[in-house]
Amino acid sequence: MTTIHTTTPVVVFTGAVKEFGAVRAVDGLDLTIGQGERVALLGRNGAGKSTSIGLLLGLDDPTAGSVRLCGVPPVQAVRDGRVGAMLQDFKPVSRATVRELVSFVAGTYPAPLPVDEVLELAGLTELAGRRADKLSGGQAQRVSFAVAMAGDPDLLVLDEPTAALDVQARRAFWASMRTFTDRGKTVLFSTHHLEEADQNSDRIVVIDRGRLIADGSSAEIKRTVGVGVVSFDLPSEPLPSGLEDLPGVVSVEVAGGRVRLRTSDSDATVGALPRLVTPRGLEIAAAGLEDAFLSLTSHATDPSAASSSADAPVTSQKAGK
Ligand SMILES: Nc1ncnc2c1ncn2[C@@H]1O[C@H](COP(=O)(O)OP(=O)(O)OP(=O)(O)O)[C@@H](O)[C@H]1O
Repeated sequence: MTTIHTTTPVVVFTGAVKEFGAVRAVDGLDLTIGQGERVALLGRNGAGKSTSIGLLLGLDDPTAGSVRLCGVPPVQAVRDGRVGAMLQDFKPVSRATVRELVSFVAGTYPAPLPVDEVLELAGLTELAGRRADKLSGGQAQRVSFAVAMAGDPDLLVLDEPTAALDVQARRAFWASMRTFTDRGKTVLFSTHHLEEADQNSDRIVVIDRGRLIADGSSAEIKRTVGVGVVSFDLPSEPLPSGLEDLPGVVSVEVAGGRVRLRTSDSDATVGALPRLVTPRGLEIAAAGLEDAFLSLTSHATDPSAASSSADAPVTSQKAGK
């Protein structure tokens, strides 16, 4: 097996590009992840998350740039059993039981975890004798997690791991993941559930159009995009223009009968608001990760669209923010 120096980063993307014909799914990605980090990968649909994960697992080669895993090409790291993956399209095909499947997978790794331990970590002890291809979506997702952990990898890569899980199963999943990663494991997971990213990672990486656009702790990312949200009831008269130009305002959103102004200076925004509108039901709140994410990934749209509908969420944003 390859000897790895402990200071070698677990993941290194260097100017990685992946093109599918005319589509540039990953566009010059630079990203380094060290041992023991728990990293959430965020991005809108089509941002390039799964493609980046595919490059990381050696499922695809980059069109340009390079990807290294534990200091070696991904294919080699996967062969050495250093990485376990839970991908979106996992489907157990054989007639094997859950235990047989996990035992089989564990047997292909040089230093696997004991099968009973894997089954317990994944919450599968009760289902060990059931056929793996006859499980519910949420149960199959747990089998996929067990398969990812079976080889006791240094790095776990999870592509939207909780997509098929209900609220309880999701909580149980993250508790299991923490038990596993508390042993010093590195984990990279993609998700659309921002609160999961907030609670289960110590670093958040946001990609957009195949490029890294933010990288830091949840608190750091919230800080970079403004500190607050000023909201008020959508007035019955047409919304005045110029809300985007009030002091501090980063973006304007109209949804569910409320107008939400993301702002870098709540006091200045509230002070100036009466110039344009008499706000009813005024609230001032700290920006959450969702606000930060929307600010980072909403591309500039026609600001006049902000007043067009109270039902569909509409976001306008100052250019260059
Ligand atoms: N095999 C492929 N052939 C052609 N285009 C592809 C292929 N795989 C991905 N793409 C395109 O690359 C872009 C990035 O896709 P990717 O699946 O990486 O995004 P994602 O961030 O994982 O999205 P989602 O959150 O919807 O899963 C999209 O425009 C997608 O249509």
